[in-house]
Amino acid sequence: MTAPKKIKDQPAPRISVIGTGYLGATHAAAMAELGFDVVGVDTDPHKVEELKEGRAPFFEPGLPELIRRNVAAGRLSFTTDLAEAVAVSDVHFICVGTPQQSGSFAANLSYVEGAARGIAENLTHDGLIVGKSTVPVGTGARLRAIIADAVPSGIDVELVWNPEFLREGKAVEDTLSPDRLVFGGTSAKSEATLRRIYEKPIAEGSPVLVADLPTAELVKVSANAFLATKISFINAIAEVCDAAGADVSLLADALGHDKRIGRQFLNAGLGFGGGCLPKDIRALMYRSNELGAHAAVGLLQQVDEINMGRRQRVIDLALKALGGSVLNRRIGVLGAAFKPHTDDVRDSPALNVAAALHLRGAQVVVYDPQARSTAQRLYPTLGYADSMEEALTGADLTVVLTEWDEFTTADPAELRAIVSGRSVIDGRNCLDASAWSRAGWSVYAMGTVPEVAPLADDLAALTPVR
Ligand SMILES: NC(=O)C1=CN([C@@H]2O[C@H](COP(=O)(O)OP(=O)(O)OC[C@H]3O[C@@H](n4cnc5c(N)ncnc54)[C@H](O)[C@@H]3O)[C@@H](O)[C@H]2O)C=CC1
Ligand SMILES: O=C(O)[C@H]1O[C@H](OP(=O)(O)OP(=O)(O)OC[C@H]2O[C@@H](n3ccc(=O)[nH]c3=O)[C@H](O)[C@@H]2O)[C@H](O)[C@@H](O)[C@@H]1O
Repeated sequence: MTAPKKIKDQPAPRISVIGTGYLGATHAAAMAELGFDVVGVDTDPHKVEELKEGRAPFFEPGLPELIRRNVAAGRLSFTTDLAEAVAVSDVHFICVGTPQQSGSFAANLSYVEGAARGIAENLTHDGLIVGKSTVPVGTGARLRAIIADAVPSGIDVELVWNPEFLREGKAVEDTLSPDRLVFGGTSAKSEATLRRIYEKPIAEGSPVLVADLPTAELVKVSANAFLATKISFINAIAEVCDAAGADVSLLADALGHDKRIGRQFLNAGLGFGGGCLPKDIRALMYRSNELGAHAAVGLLQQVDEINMGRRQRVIDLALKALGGSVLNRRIGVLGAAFKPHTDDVRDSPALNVAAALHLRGAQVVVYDPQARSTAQRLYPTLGYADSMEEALTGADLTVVLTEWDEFTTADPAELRAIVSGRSVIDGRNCLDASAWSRAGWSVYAMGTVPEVAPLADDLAALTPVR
């Protein structure tokens, strides 16, 4: 009997990455950085052209350098031709989008199904298909059936799931040094292949968890649901802080010192947005309902509702700061991206609030250090500025909605000189409120500056009589 090959002795698999958006472009570049030959495939020819020329089609710190280096080294290429990419690869990562369906909370799985079918149909030799996109539990089993139907006879192919946990803004380091790697539904052979691919991060300490297919799918959406729940929890408490005259930031610091709780994801404010957390909790809600798991449905509904309520809270504060109406008032909005260090405006709370203020008749001028063009594509009717100063000149109200360093370190005394009204809404609790107050600003925050006197009578009514 021959001894099983050690990981090091196995030939390096050639890799294709299907879908080169925020996840796939990063994954392709990172796999090339690990030393593999990688070809990225996308149906969008503009994206492919940019990538071929060594440019990232979106803003992600560290990614352009990684792409340029690996394209120049000849390890990384891009194409729109799926068949060509599949023919020269052994392992095929599915990284296409799974957006929310229009008119439903369910995930749109048509891209994932199309990619799986396309890979299978074009296989010219045995291969491994690895799902990385975020999918509802049960998707892998359906894809296995689609692949079995489409694969040419005599070709051996396996489908496994290896969900991705990267954060935008930190995508490169999260991919090269993941907190954990989850391998779902693997055989001994495919597990060995994945261990070969991730050999370096594993050697550097990233733990591997080998799971069945449904568990691997569910780990991913559960992680996002937990993060979303943590944010909505602190935002619910922020509302209590507002009513009781307490300070949610200090409260979060105190909670965070408890190692069982931790300080991360306890920043109260405008709530979560982006291309993932909102659609993933809704898809999990939908799937849980299909499965009859009603406790999860109820929990996630509350998380979503609390989150969306935060956007309304900022609009209410704007109305309050401007005396009941925003009509014809000039509002300088600082921030459009769903969080700092990205140009992603998918389901951005910041843009959503800016658009709502515009709809109420305000003259809104938005400034974001990176997201101007992505924001302008989505909301062309808003006003846009090229600098913070331009956005705030003559503003009746300043609203900070994304906590870019440029805003948190701005000098409130200098800004005071250019605005018309000295009121600022700190939608992310990211400003030094006392410095801004000292500089003459009225600061409205999200659970840190009491807006109303403590509701002593109402609270007394809720307190059980002993
Ligand atoms: N953006 C992120 O930070 C993370 C995203 N994810 C998950 O990864 C998946 C992709 O997300 P993003 O990269 O953000 O989406 P994206 O929309 O930026 O990228 C998806 C790409 O797939 C391409 N595409 C669609 N169908 C295709 C096909 N048949 N062949 C080739 N290309 C095709 C699209 O043109 C697009 O460029 C989603 O399931 C998401 O939930 C998971 C972890 C992190
Ligand atoms: O599935 C995904 O795509 C990814 O979704 C999130 O990553 P990302 O969307 O890049 O952004 P986060 O850093 O999680 O922030 C999400 C939102 O929550 C908000 N947030 C975050 C933290 C906090 O304390 N408070 C808060 O409101 C942010 O402003 C942002 O709008 C997860 O953190 C990643 O692990 C996951 O891989």
